[in-house]
Amino acid sequence: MASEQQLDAMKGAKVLMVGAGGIGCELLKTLALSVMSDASRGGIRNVSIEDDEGLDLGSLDLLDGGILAIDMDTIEVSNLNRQFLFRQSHVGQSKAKVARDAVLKFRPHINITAYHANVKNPDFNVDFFKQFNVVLNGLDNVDARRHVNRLCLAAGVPLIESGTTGFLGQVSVHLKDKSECYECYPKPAPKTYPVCTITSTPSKFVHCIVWAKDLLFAKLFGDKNQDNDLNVRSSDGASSSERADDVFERRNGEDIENYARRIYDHVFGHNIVVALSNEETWKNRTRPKPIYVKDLPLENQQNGNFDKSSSGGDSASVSAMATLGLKNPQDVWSLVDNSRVFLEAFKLFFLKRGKEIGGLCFDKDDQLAVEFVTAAANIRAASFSIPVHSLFEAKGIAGNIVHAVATTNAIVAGLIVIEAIKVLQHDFHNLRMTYCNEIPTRKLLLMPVEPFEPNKACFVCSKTPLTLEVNTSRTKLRDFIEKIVRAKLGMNLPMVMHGSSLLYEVGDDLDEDMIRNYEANLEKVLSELPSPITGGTVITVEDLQQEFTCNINIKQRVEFDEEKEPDAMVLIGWSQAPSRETEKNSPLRNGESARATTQETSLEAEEVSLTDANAASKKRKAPEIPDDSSSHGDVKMKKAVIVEDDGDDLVIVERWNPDMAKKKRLV
Ligand SMILES: Nc1ncnc2c1ncn2[C@@H]1O[C@H](COP(=O)(O)OP(=O)(O)OP(=O)(O)O)[C@@H](O)[C@H]1O
Ligand SMILES: [Zn+2]
Repeated sequence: MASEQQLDAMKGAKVLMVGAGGIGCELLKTLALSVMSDASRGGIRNVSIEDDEGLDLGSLDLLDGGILAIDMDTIEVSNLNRQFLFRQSHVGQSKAKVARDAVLKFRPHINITAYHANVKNPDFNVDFFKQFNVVLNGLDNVDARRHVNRLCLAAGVPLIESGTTGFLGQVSVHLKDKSECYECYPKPAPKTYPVCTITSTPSKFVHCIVWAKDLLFAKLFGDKNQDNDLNVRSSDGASSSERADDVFERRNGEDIENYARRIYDHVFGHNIVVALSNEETWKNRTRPKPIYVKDLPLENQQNGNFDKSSSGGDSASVSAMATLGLKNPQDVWSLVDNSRVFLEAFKLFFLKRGKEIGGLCFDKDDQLAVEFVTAAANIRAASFSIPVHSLFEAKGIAGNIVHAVATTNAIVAGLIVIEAIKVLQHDFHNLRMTYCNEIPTRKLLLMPVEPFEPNKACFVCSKTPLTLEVNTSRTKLRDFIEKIVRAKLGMNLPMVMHGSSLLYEVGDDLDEDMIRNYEANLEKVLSELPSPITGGTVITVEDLQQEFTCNINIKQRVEFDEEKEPDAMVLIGWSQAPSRETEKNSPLRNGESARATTQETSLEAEEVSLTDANAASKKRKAPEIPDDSSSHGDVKMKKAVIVEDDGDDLVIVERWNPDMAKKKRLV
């Protein structure tokens, strides 16, 4: 319960809560139970908007204070284990609305308004944000977080940001001009594995997963035109011009069973033999063993029976495990079982899901894909003497899942409320960013840190211009807008200006001529636009909804490294975050289930996630940790915490760094 003083601060407070998922449910409950219950008796407002369309913001009434919750999602079965405001009967209903109704059952006098909507809806503009005293984020993606950050900056409303990953969590406070904004610190390049580790010298299970998912699965079932580093030459290729073609292609009239076995032998047998021929590689490594179908006692095992797998139109229910009678996803299969699953899943893709082949991307919710990738990764792991894993574990690693821990969400929600009270009391000196550790550090599981000052080089809150290296006579305006303005700068409704000349904008109020002109501009290279963009030009991009403007200095550059700079544009001064494409499969959510994983699994999951999503990191000083000479001899060190924000959530790694001891105080 809050003190009298705190209750006073909350009285009449208007709180915006974005996200009613794992953190949001806990947050709404904690807000209601701790402070809003007595302080904010505004009566129940029956305001709840069912969908994105036609938001009726006019009906919003928070005059007496209260909470407005926005969430764009509906409740799924997988949410029920930790989003405790929801029940089975709520599946399919709006999260925001059900969360509101559930809380009103035990605190009927609180004023809660629920919107089932995307916070990026243009109706939630700066004026909308201005009505709140504080904004609390319980989101699961960087795109929405950046958007809310900009609206809070434009509206001058304090933002409390949060994230959890398994046992790890973080709560930070962002006050315009007083502390860093959510986008103040640059994020590191995505962690990727050298191709040769994946294709030739795997040493960890995660390498085998990346190989199975990003190379083998993509090669067999994905877009054939995509580059792929798998060895496509077979031993018999040299002798036949026909076979010198891609060995992964099904041959004319080839029986599916033979095809599956041929691919098995190629990737687990032939390719390993080829790799072994390079003696240098194996001087200091364990030599892998080639594995061929003929060496396995597969014939004695029960063969797949397609009739057993559901064969109706529902491709989601096709399962090699079901066909083979393997029930427990937590079992670690033998090499023989992995091989059977591999061959069975391979065949099922062609026999039951043939139409999808050529267009498939690995999806952690696609059972057959997970089975195939698990089996392939395990067979490869067996070949390289790497411990094999269960389907459950492999799925976590392949899908970059760190299973949510309900307790972490609850702790984080409590911390959000603590900081929110300080914000509402204008107790800015005592604001803290807090990390939840998995393992106590100096007996601390919760590590508070003074917030950083705003980064003067931040292109968002300090309006520092960015620089774009680009070949202005090759790059079209369309590419610039898609790859830079939308994907990297996270603008929703962009406008591009050069001096007084408007080159592009979006909006409902454009006339046909304008639309036609802008469409034509999109297809022009930058240097041939009506107001040419060339080296030395400064352009302004603006998002009208976010009220966010950014100047970009253009620097002409002709050569780009195709592999490292695939966009043929380099944005300097921008803090990296996941692109829209990667975010869809984005890792490390607030959780898939309440089941906790081992640290090893979560770290592996983190690693693999970083191949897909760009990562972010910030160096932090440790806060109130006294110099402890006794436990560290004479060496006085403060502990630095490296936080990696991989897009969806936050992973904390601790390292010792004596340079980070300097204190910075929030003004
Ligand atoms: N742009 C957005 N506008 C409104 N709500 C959003 C937006 N982006 C994300 N959210 C909401 O934020 C919440 C985040 O909660 P959480 O991380 O627990 O995810 P979840 O989807 O409930 O669970 P999981 O993804 O782990 O199965 C979700 O309910 C999601 O709908
Ligand atoms: Zn900033």
